[in-house]
Amino acid sequence: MSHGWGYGPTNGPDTWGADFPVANGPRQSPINIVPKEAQYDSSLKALKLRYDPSNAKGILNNGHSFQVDFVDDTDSSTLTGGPISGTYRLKQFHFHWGASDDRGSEHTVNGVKFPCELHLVHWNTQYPSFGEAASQPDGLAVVGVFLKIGAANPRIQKVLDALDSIKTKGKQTTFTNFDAKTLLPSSLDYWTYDGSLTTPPLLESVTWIVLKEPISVSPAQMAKFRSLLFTGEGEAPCCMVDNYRPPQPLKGRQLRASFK
Ligand SMILES: COc1ccc(C[C@@]2(O)NC(=S)NC2=O)c(OC)c1
Ligand SMILES: [Zn+2]
Repeated sequence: MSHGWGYGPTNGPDTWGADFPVANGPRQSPINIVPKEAQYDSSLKALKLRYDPSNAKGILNNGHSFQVDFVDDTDSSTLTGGPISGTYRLKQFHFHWGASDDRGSEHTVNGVKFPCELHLVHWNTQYPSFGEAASQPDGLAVVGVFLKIGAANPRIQKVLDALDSIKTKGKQTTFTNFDAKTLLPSSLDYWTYDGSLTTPPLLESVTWIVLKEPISVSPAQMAKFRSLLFTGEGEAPCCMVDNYRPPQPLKGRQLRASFK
């Protein structure tokens, strides 16, 4: 039985191109962000994120990360402004992290890795569904937020407290009344570029919006992320760590900044 993609030595990012040739495409993510090479664009609008906490519905261990899913059948939790046009709906958020604090983020800044990176995933309501949007070049907009080691962050604690209930692959539980806006840093300054999903199917459908300012996470909170398993109940346990794809070639893409 062919094993699926993952982050291990035999199924990790370097092997994904065999089943997903777009892995070597022209707009792959993540990238290394070099601030000095970003072009300030005064025409970039401010991000407008309007989230309704009552849209939060569940939290799931999907075997690659965990995600908090949102009801997305109305325009009650949306992203507008920024580099995008139109209205994008919040679908889910998830994280990527390392086995130790020296790695874990997907995007890097001047080659520096953060211990964790948050992705808030939104889809373009110009299309009938998330699935449809995910296959369009302007279908998705993902806000990336770096987490850096510091004081415990009370705003992620409710998410971390739910992880004991979804330790193994496929486990999910209800997760309601959560305002994803509380996960954002005070500054919404951002870099933006055209990219892709960072796991198979690696679709080149993402407008990336990476915030310059990180949020904090404590070592004890990072240990909670690392308490999850890639594996299902009853399988030999494999810790869910290092679930990040390394930076991909820029291939001539322009990186823009919303700030000087
Ligand atoms: C078919 O649709 C998909 C599939 C995978 C992901 C997850 C991911 O690959 N994408 C980002 S961003 N980070 C990831 O880990 C997805 O998220 C929008 C959408
Ligand atoms: Zn992601």
